[in-house]
Amino acid sequence: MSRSLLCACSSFGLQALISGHLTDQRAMALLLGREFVWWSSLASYSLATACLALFLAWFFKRQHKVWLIEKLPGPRSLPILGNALDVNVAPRDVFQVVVGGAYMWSFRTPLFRVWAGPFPLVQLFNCSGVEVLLSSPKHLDKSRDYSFLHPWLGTGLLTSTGSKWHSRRKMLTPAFHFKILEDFVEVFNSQSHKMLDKLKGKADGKPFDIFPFITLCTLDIICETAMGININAQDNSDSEYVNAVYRIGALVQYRQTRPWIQPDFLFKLFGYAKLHDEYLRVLHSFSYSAIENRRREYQLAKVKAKENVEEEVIGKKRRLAFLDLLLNYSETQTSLSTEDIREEVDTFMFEGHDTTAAALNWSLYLLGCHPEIQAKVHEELDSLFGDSDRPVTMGDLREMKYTENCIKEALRLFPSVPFLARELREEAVINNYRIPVGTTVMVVTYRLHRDPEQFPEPETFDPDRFLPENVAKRHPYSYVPFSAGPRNCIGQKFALMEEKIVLSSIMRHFRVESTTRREDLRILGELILRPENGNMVKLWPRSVKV
Ligand code: HEM
Repeated sequence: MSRSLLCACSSFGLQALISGHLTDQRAMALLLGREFVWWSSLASYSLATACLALFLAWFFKRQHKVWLIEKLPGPRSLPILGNALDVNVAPRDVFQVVVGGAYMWSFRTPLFRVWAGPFPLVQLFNCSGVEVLLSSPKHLDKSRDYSFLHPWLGTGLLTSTGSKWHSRRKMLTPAFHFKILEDFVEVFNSQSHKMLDKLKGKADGKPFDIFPFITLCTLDIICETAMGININAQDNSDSEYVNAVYRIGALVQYRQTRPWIQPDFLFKLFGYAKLHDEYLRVLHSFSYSAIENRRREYQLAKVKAKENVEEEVIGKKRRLAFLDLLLNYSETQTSLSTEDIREEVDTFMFEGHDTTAAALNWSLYLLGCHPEIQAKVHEELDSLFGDSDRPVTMGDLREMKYTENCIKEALRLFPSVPFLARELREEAVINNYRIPVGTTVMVVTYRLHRDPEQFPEPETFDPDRFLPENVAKRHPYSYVPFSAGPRNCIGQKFALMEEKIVLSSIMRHFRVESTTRREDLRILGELILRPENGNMVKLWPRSVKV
């Protein structure tokens, strides 16, 4: 019944009751109708007032944030679009634009802000500002970019926040203990050996792209160490699983740089979600079956240990994988479900192979550009191994000081993770600027590592920058390829061991020359920093002189 009709009815009800024309019951019904109108109008007004109050509260809060953000130096921006038009370039050029912007502003200011549409984003590239952000236990939440990884990695260690992250980090830290990593040396050696066999067929001085050889090797390594499975990616690069790992990584990166496919419904509408779901099906079913197999082996090993039988599974000594540690936890802590384990295994698969592959490629690239530095690496390796073909030991790793400095210097010039970002849950004061809650703060590692005050002649490849006496002179947050503070890379020791073994294996056998000059290099920087056209090199066996 419309409101005017109800009003008319109820006033007619009152008059009728007074004049006695209607029965009591009918008159009461009309009076109730009037009350209903009164209450419903009151409710509508209250609701409208509450909405207005909420809107005003939101608006003033937002205006306050905008006011704070606008106090930071930065380019002019448009309403709603912000600075979106400034980065409206081909995806392959986004890295150049971001780093170019950081360079331009770094001559005037330690940080600057842009508007990514309606979202404020602060870029940071000086050591003291980076220290404030990364060392604080308050700023641990990842930015929204990481949410595109959720369907694959769930909220594992890399993507989780708050108490979940805390408890996972505490639980997983022992998995990277020196004693456990020591066991992986054998895997690093055997997979490097396999890669050498493949490279021998390429060592004829003709240019080829070494990037895929290295990536498949690091993929084999992470599968074996994380899940205890040898997937033989180096022999079987066409496997469904290997393809899915690559394709989903590429699709996530693609989505990150294209705002129009970021909302789920548009991702679906443009047909990407179907592909994405297919990769997810392959990846998750692989991880779940690895967990089930390993669980069975784990139970078997426990029974054998109880019976005091030598720890033999499938004919060889059982090496522990990260997955075993998680299975062990799941027995003692009911809070760790199979899905939780899957999240962590997938996280290691994602974080643990592309990053190391990129770092190894950049090290090789730079050694291939600098024969004089390469000669020093050869010298160090010859002094340790001579002509022998023996595997690398933990003792050798400690002695490979110059090779390690080359890897560190390569990670300075070409950090595998060129940017990392946090979303502020609390206001922060960085370089005397107040940065409000909700802002994304991005560390531009690529630019930070080129601060001429910390690294004179920053573009020069000089491994001696990592001699202890030189490191001591620098700010501790001037070099953060593995991030820093409580949310740093849990796998950094693992990564450095792996890099030293794979790189030394190559350098013990070959001489390398890079065919792309530094000035001609095109860099792609999305999730991982890589050369756009692969890593083109020429290889020769060391015995052949040219
Ligand atoms: C050269 C190789 C590597 C580089 C340069 C690297 C770099 C990084 C960086 C910069 C972060 C911080 C990311 C952020 O804050 O957004 C990170 C986090 C992480 N890395 Fe690595 N990483 C490497 C290898 C590895 C390996 C081999 C593993 C595992 C076996 C690994 C596992 C992780 C995990 C789980 C996190 C998340 C830690 C947390 O949030 O608590 N990384 N890595």
